[in-house]
Amino acid sequence: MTTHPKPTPKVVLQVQNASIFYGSFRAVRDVTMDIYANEVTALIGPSGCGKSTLLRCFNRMNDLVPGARVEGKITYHGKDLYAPEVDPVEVRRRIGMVFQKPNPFPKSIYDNVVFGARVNKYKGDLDELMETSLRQAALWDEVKDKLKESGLSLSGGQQQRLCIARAIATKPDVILMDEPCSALDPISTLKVEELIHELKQNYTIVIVTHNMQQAARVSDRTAFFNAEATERGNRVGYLVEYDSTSVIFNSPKEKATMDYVSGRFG
Ligand SMILES: Nc1ncnc2c1ncn2[C@@H]1O[C@H](COP(=O)(O)OP(=O)(O)OP(=O)(O)O)[C@@H](O)[C@H]1O
Repeated sequence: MTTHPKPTPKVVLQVQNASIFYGSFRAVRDVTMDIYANEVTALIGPSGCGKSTLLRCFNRMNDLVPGARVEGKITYHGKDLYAPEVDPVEVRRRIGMVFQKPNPFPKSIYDNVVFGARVNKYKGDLDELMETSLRQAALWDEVKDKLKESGLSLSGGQQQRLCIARAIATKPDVILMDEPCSALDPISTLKVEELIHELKQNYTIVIVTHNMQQAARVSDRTAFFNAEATERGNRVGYLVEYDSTSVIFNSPKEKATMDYVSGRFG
């Protein structure tokens, strides 16, 4: 019998020895990890260990925080994400982001979805882009008859899917999600989780979550971060263990990982 080993997935983002600072404060130290194409990668760990900080570095969102900087290297499809010639606006188009609290603009559902396309002077058919994005975000059926209504008139769960549609409409290849379900009820959460599962066919997804069951349900790989006190009395985040989600949850190598995923701390 011949066996067909699974092909190694393509690396989209590569983090090499990255430390992330806010001014002189080192928030995260020495992270090395690869993010693979068409997978969901979950970042988990106790509050303050730097999950959001690292996530925001993946699309240079942290550039917007005065004093924030990255040491080490983060590459995107093999290119240095922080090279001087790289345009952070283009980076954020390719690597979209969905935030903790749904943040639709006070505009119609239609205008929310095509917002980025309009800014970028998109030459294609806006109606088509809008419909495809809403369909991919599993929202089309619920909103197709009220596209002119405000995005703010939707439920929290629908608003979050609208924000996902808005991210998709800029045609990214990576979508970063920072606790996308933390403001949602369980049913809306389930819908967004199902959506994440669908989306990984076309996109690479990195999600920060506090919800361990969610990480176990939606992700292919999980990175567990922790924070430790430094001599200066600060706490610095670091990557404890990164592996397939089943290993992290069932047979992690590190005791701290086991303690965390089994709810013994954090
Ligand atoms: N804009 C900022 N300016 C200065 N320090 C910051 C900023 N954002 C985060 N930090 C600090 O960086 C460290 C990591 O914070 P971060 O929010 O990335 O952690 P986290 O693991 O995502 O936490 P949580 O789970 O609570 O969201 C913390 O010490 C935090 O105070």
